[in-house]
Amino acid sequence: MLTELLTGWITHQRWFAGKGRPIDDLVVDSDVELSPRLRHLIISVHQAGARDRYQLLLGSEAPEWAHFKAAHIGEGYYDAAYDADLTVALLEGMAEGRDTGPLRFRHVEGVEIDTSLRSLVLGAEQSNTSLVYGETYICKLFRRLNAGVNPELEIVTALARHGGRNIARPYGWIEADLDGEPTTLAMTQEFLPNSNDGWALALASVRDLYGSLEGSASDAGGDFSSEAYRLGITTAQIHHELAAAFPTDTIEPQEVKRMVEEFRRRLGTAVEEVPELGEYAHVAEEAYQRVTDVASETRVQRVHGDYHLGQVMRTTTDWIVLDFEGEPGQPMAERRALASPLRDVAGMLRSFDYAARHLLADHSDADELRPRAVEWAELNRSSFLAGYSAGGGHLRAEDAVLLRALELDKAAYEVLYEARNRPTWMHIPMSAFQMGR
Ligand SMILES: Nc1ncnc2c1ncn2[C@@H]1O[C@H](COP(=O)(O)OP(=O)(O)O)[C@@H](O)[C@H]1O
Ligand SMILES: O=P(O)(O)O[C@H]1O[C@H](CO)[C@@H](O[C@H]2O[C@H](CO)[C@@H](O)[C@H](O)[C@H]2O)[C@H](O)[C@H]1O
Repeated sequence: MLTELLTGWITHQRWFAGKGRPIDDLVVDSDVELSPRLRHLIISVHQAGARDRYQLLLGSEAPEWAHFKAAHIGEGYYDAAYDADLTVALLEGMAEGRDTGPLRFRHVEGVEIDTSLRSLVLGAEQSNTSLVYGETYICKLFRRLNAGVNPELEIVTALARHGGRNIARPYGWIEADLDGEPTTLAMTQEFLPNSNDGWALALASVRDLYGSLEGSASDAGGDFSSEAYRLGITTAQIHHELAAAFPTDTIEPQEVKRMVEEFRRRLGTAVEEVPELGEYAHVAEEAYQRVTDVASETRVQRVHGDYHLGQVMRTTTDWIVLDFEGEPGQPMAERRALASPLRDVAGMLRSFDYAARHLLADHSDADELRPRAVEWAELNRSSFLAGYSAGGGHLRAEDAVLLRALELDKAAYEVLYEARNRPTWMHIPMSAFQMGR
């Protein structure tokens, strides 16, 4: 039966959020034929009393090549995201602004979509699945569905309307109603050819530094600090554009304290799931208490929400910011809520730590290299902050207290993320607490 096949297959998918917990039931909520061998499915996965919804493109009569692990579902069914002959239906639907059953395909006003292009699944490790059509479009299928307009679509279309330069141009989207709310299922944007994501560039720099045991981080051939500085400037620009395109507000100290309560809740969840974090929880607790002690009026606005080096692309001329959808797994309302822009600054600071420490794990000279990792991270963290200020980002001396708390809150999120997705990376966010930074 199809539901049994899907149950076996889904647990092995990178984007499946319920790993490690048994599936109690899997139900097909919606099944729409898009073309003769292609169906669009929305499924509910029930685990331990909770339900998560996912979407997939289901191909039938699997061609010979579709037997590799990610695509193969069984009995002739396969993940049709990998089949360029079938995925053209998505572009055609968006180009025509078609309605197919409950699915609504739409394009941004005034754009023409070229339907002659063929897709390839992007190989990156992702929470979603992206199809690259030619070198022109990238269509992201949001895998785990949360009712509501995806902040990514909302933000990118708003910034494009306001003339934003640091985003990939939006072309179209697919939506359907979920729990009575219009919900984004997929989004098509400009593909940025000849570009590299910040994570790949940062790792190249770290590798270069580790390759030579002499000299300092700023002397290494792969010095990244000027890029970190430019990224800081771009981040400040994006924050200005977000503040211009959406409402902003100032929150009272009382609300800042409520925000700290949220940090404490997340830390509690992380400790419950990863008990070894408990030993260091006091480090975060002290940082959170300091925010409460000095709580003052704080500016809030729409932010990126899950800002890290994998979300920024270096083209030949600029840094472009991607993936404004917030932290996967959080409810939409939370992801769209106004927040301190320092949340994004903290996310990127964490990412410099990630890049510096990632290559240490299996390195035979790890002990010798660890101080260099710290030096690399410090250099790039401070260059990023300097760029952020130079670009007009609001950063006052007293913001250091909130920034540190936001970093530890992000690290708590990362502990949970790694426990669920990449346990061998756990040491990276754990070190944020162990170092006391
Ligand atoms: N517009 C684009 N042009 C080129 N590459 C892109 C584009 N959007 C995403 N990518 C590539 O896909 C990766 C993951 O994209 P992202 O939007 O962060 O997906 P996810 O939400 O699944 O993490 C990026 O790090 C980048 O390598
Ligand atoms: O990009 P996504 O929206 O899928 O974000 C999730 O996955 C990220 C990892 O792919 C994760 O980011 C963490 O790992 C990154 C390196 O792979 C690092 O640069 C980030 O700083 C770190 O947080 C992200 O947290 C998660 O939401």
